This record gives sequence, structure tokens and C-alpha cells, in this order.
Amino acid sequence: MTARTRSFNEVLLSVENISLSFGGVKALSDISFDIAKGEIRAIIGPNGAGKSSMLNCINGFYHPQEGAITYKGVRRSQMRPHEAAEQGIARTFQNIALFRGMSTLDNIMTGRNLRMKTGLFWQALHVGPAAREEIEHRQAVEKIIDFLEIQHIRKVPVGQLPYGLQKRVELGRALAAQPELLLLDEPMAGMNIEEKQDMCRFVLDVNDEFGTTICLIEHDMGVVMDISDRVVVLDYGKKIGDGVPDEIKNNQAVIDAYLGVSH
Ligand SMILES: Nc1ncnc2c1ncn2[C@@H]1O[C@H](COP(=O)(O)OP(=O)(O)OP(=O)(O)O)[C@@H](O)[C@H]1O
Repeated sequence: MTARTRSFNEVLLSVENISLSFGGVKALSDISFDIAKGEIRAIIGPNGAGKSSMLNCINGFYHPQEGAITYKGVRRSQMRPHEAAEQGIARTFQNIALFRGMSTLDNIMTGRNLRMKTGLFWQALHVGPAAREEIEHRQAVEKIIDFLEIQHIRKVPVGQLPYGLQKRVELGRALAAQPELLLLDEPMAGMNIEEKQDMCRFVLDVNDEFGTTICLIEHDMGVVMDISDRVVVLDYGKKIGDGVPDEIKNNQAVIDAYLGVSH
């Protein structure tokens, strides 16, 4: 695979001068960057650089003390996770967060919750509008299952699945919400080469086929350079690089941070 050179002209989300501290620990210092509609944007950096904190600010888990985020033209200093979800931001987690005793199908179905319109009363009765709605949601979920090539495990409790497949189910659950912006926290962590190749293909296909904008944190530099349109680099909570993969590969501050030179 070669680095992608695509151009984008609409900003979907911009982060402006975000700072976030936990007590005396400054996790993010004055970070600004944007995510263009339709692109695959990577956030990289050594351990503890602030990458997960950044994703947590974007989807409202953390509220930065300074700065603002503009999403689809609306500027806000903070937002709650369910509001972010309602507005089309979905995410996966570094440590898989699935219901281990539930099947693949049911886990992905939970991703549809946001889109369910009928109340709990009707849902519990499984009749009327709820029954019709459930059929619609099932169809959407079945499409995702086909897309991710996980038909063979649709009934298997996810706790029994190998790690790589659990990650794929988690991606499926996030896709079930039909997000506009998908945040992936280390989607290939702990995977073998073959599983990584599969996951790369699915990330690229989600972007191509659904037009989903993707922002991912990833440690595997080969993967990052292959699939990302642009990369932002954090180190000790500061932004030290931002550009297309070729620029990042040749950025001396980035090279130093990874080699541990500057610290
Ligand atoms: N909830 C929290 N409470 C206190 N400190 C936190 C919290 N979350 C993150 N931190 C601190 O903020 C800094 C950045 O952490 P963060 O997890 O965002 O980095 P990261 O780049 O995602 O690291 P890794 O690659 O190891 O996952 C670290 O010093 C971390 O200890």
C-alpha cells in the first residue's frame, strides 16, 4: 500500500487551543488541529502523550479547562458523551468495551439504541411500532455483519471470541450508530499481522463505502502511514507535528520524540 493523497475542503471538526489537566498533570497543552469531512486522520505519539485524552475531549468524556471544539459548525466548550453520540460521533475503546456474555448480533444491536424511536413500553411488548422498528434495526445490523464478514460468529458470545474478532465486533457496534465521525482508539492493538491487515481493509472500506470520517489512534507506524490522509503528533501533551504522512516521517521533532532524544 502507498500513502494516500486525497484532498478535502470541508472541516468537520476543529479543536482550538485545548488544554486539559488532571490535578498537577497537564495531559493536553494548547492543542489545535482539524479533521476534514471524509478523511482518515491519525493521532500518534509516545505513551502518555495525551492521545486518548484528546479522543475523550472530542466525544465529551473529558471537559477541557481551556479551548473549544467546533463540530459541524457549532462551537462548544463541552458536550456530554450522549450528546456527541446523538450528533453522530461514535467510538471504540483501547480496552474492548463489549458485553462479553452477549452474542455478536446482540452486541452490535446495542449500537442501534440511539436510533430506536419507540419507548421501552412498546419494546418490551415486542408488538406494534416496536416490532416494526426491531425488524428495521435487525436488517441494518445484518448488513454490518455481512460487511465485516462475521456471519459465522453472529450467535457466539463475544467473550468466547479471539481478540481480533472482538475488535471487529466493537467496530460493528460503533458502525451500527451510523456515525458521521468514527473515533477508533488503537483498533489494531494486540493483533497479529493478518488481523491487522483485515482491520486496515475494514477501516478503509468504512471510509470509502459509507463516507465516514475516521479519527484513529494507532501505534503501528506502518499502518498509520499507509491508511491516514493526515497525522497529528502529540508528545507530553503538546502538538509537535501535523501533516500528511510524508511530512510526518521527515519531521525531526517527531523522529526525536520517538527516539526519546528530546527528553
Ligand atoms: N483520568 C485521568 N486521571 C488522571 N490522569 C490522567 C487521566 N487520564 C489520563 N491521565 C494522564 O494524562 C496523560 C496523558 O494520558 P493519555 O492516556 O491521554 O495518553 P496516551 O497518549 O493515550 O497514552 P497511551 O499511548 O499509553 O495510551 C498521562 O500522564 C496520564 O497519566
